[in-house]
Amino acid sequence: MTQLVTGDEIRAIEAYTITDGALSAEVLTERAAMAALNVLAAGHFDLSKVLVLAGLGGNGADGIALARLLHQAHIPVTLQFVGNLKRANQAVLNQLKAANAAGVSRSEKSDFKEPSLIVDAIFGAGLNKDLPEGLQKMVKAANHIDNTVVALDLPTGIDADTGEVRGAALNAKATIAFGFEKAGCARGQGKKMAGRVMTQNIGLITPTDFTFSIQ
Ligand SMILES: NC(=O)C1=CN([C@@H]2O[C@H](COP(=O)(O)OP(=O)(O)OC[C@H]3O[C@@H](n4cnc5c(N)ncnc54)[C@H](O)[C@@H]3O)[C@@H](O)[C@H]2O)[C@@H](O)CC1
Ligand SMILES: [K+]
Repeated sequence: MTQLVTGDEIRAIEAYTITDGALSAEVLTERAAMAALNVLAAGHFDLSKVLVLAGLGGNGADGIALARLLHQAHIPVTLQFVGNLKRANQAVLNQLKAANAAGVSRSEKSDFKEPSLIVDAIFGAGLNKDLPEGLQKMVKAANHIDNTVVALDLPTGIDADTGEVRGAALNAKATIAFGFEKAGCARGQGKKMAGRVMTQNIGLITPTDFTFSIQ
């Protein structure tokens, strides 16, 4: 049976992996991006024009790393930030440096009809309030367009614990979950918005005495 985790549980497992396991957050991000690349490149998605929408936290960092790996695999990809980069965390800035060095294309604004595939890396397990109003509008507009969205970890706008929609949520065809499927992708509206959930091993280390709240 699929082991579901809450937001707090995945953060505890990540923290254990980084502190006790001595794996860095960068290693986990790279593994998450490599896992996502493998899923996308397996032949089920049209990769003729990929748009990666990246936020300013850990989920965005995964998306930027994925954009770099897609670019290096000669898959046409454009990276677009959602939110002001001045508020980006250090992981995002580091990934942006790598993406720039690799020559990844950027766009400020996109016609969501154009890409063959949209990767949602705006918010993941860290979402803790309703999406800002401007983003809610963007998400609702994107949902009106018949385009394939693949979410990283969790569709943007879905609460990781409850599956509740926080203002608006992107409707994904598939969700690539890192380490464990988040409970919100199996509950309430999250179950519908996540589409097919594909959970990928990224090398997280779970403490042997860890108790999952969902059995
Ligand atoms: N930390 C790690 O070791 C790993 C993190 N991973 C990725 O990191 C994600 C979690 O990253 P974060 O915890 O940075 O969270 P997110 O990237 O989901 O969100 C970023 C930050 O935005 C803020 N925020 C939350 N809700 C908001 C809202 N409605 N409006 C505006 N700001 C809001 C919070 O401060 C949050 O931390 C996972 O879903 C996964 O994709 C994976 O790469 C695996 C390893
Ligand atoms: K996401």
